[in-house]
Amino acid sequence: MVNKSGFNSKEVCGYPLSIFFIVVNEFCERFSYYGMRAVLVLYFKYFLRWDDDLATSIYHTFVALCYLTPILGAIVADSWLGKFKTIIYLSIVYAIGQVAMAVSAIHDITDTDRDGTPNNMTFHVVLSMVGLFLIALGTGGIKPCVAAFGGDQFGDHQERQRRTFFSVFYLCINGGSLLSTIITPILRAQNCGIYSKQKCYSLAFGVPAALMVVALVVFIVGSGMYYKAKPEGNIMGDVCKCIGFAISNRYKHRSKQYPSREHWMDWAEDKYDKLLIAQIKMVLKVLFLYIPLPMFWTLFDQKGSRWTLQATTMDGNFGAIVIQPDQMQTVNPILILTLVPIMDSVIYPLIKKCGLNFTPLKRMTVGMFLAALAFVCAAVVQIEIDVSRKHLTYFNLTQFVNGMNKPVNVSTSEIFPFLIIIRATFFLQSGQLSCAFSRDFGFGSSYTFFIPSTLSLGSNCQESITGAEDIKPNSVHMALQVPQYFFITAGEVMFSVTGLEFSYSQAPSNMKAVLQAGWLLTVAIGNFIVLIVAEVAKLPKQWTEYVLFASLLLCVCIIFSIMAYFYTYIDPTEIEAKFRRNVGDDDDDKNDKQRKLEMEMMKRDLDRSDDEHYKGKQTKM
Ligand SMILES: C[C@H](N)C(=O)N1CCC[C@H]1C(=O)O
Repeated sequence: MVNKSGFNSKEVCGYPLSIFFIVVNEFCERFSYYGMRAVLVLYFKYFLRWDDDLATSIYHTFVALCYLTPILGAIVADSWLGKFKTIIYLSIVYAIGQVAMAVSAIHDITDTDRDGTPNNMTFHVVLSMVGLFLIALGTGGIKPCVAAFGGDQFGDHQERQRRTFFSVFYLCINGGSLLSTIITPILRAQNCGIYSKQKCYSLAFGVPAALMVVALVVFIVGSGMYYKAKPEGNIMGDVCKCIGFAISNRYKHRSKQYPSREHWMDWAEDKYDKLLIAQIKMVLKVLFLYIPLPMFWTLFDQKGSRWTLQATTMDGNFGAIVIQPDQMQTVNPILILTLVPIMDSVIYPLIKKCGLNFTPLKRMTVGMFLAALAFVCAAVVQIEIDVSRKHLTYFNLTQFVNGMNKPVNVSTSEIFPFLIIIRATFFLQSGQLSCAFSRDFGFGSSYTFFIPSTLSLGSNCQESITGAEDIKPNSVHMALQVPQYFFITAGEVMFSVTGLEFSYSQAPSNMKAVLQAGWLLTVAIGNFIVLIVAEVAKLPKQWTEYVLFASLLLCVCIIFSIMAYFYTYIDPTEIEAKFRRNVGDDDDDKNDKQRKLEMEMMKRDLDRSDDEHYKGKQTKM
């Protein structure tokens, strides 16, 4: 198939073969990113021994940075290196960062006295911070480039295939995220080390590092098959200068006597190419539309914080397995993997059959509405929890009353996240006496156990030790969170998958990655809003906070739908082609305008009061 710019690409079932390498690359990269992220807070807390506040702030700052750096990657790609080289170079930076994280988590490196704890914590802190910085640069830098590079592989006649590509791309993101958030916590729970055995953070970071290397190799293997659009010089520099000129020129001619122009960017026509101005208008139009969007991510990203905390007050016993509160988050990628194909092959075609034009912006509006609905569900569940119980703990609280006249040492068996954990085993040790007993616990319950004075060597602890339930177990089941997860994920499919494709299709050819970065910036701002709102709005009841967020998103959703109503979809290729056809005329026009501008400036210097002459000249232009 001959692609855009005459590029001849191999095809399989109507799709360019090259996209296979791109989606596999995305899968491995997201595995690497989400896998590392899944154990990061625990690494801060238990390995670096930071307190909860420091661990949480550094974690959120890192996540926000990962969605801020796309703008850097996009500028480098669109203006200088091109997407292909940018992805390669920044993937190397990314992989080095992941390796640095894995090395920083090897406690043996500085454990000179071999007691299991590092002796030079500064080394581990510095190395991990350098690692995180490189990862943020790498993951953020390549993210807008990979999505846009994938879109570039399709010809203009393959709009349908390109839409499907963005859906498959999103499936790969979530496939990688799902697998890694299951696997890396298991790896972390292993014990490893040379001199002493400790929790294996190095393995939990090492496997994502390996996956990043795989991502890079897969991407390089596809090298010969890609369509590689050439960067068009310092496009971002030109854009900034052009916007700056339009503003200053508009300001200079602010007096009412100058005829107004259709768009404020048209004031740049005196000096700049009409094509560049048209391209800037396209980008600004979309960026303006993005202003309300961070609110969606503000709600979305609370899955990992507020909703997980909510789950800690709920009963996670699903019969065969017991779900940990933080494991509820995996419901999101699981639902993505089911909902994306259903939406693409059933819901959207059905809506089309009903004669409805479900445009991308309408989908995004519905997506926002569904996210608001998810928070209403969360509020209802919260009220249910508040009514059912008063205390806020998921961990089983146990205390022992020792009836013996000598001290007893009590330890408990380790709780492994994927095994049934409601049965806990306690080990009692006092002099020669050593025995164990097991009890079943309900989530959130609290018990007091009595160690009888008669307990002696050879006693059966299982029978001798009695217990009393102090606090009843959580009675509201975690399954009640499924509706809120369903709505937020259905919202994400409509909002995020569509937004990704919309950002590509509405971007001019030389600013595809830049607009992808603009889209990812909405995620970063959304994360900052979570931090701010959590600090500022300290509402007494959790359910009222959920209602507040739902209402805020609903307002934003209404504003967005009004903005979307006035948005006219464009075909950037067609517009660019139109301008390119007139390039000869444009050059003459530009030179003419440049000359006129220079003359006008000279004239104004000579006679500032003579404005009528200029006015006449402008209307003629
Ligand atoms: C894991 C999420 N379902 C998801 O796919 N994303 C959250 C932010 C954007 C997107 C991603 O690219 O990771």
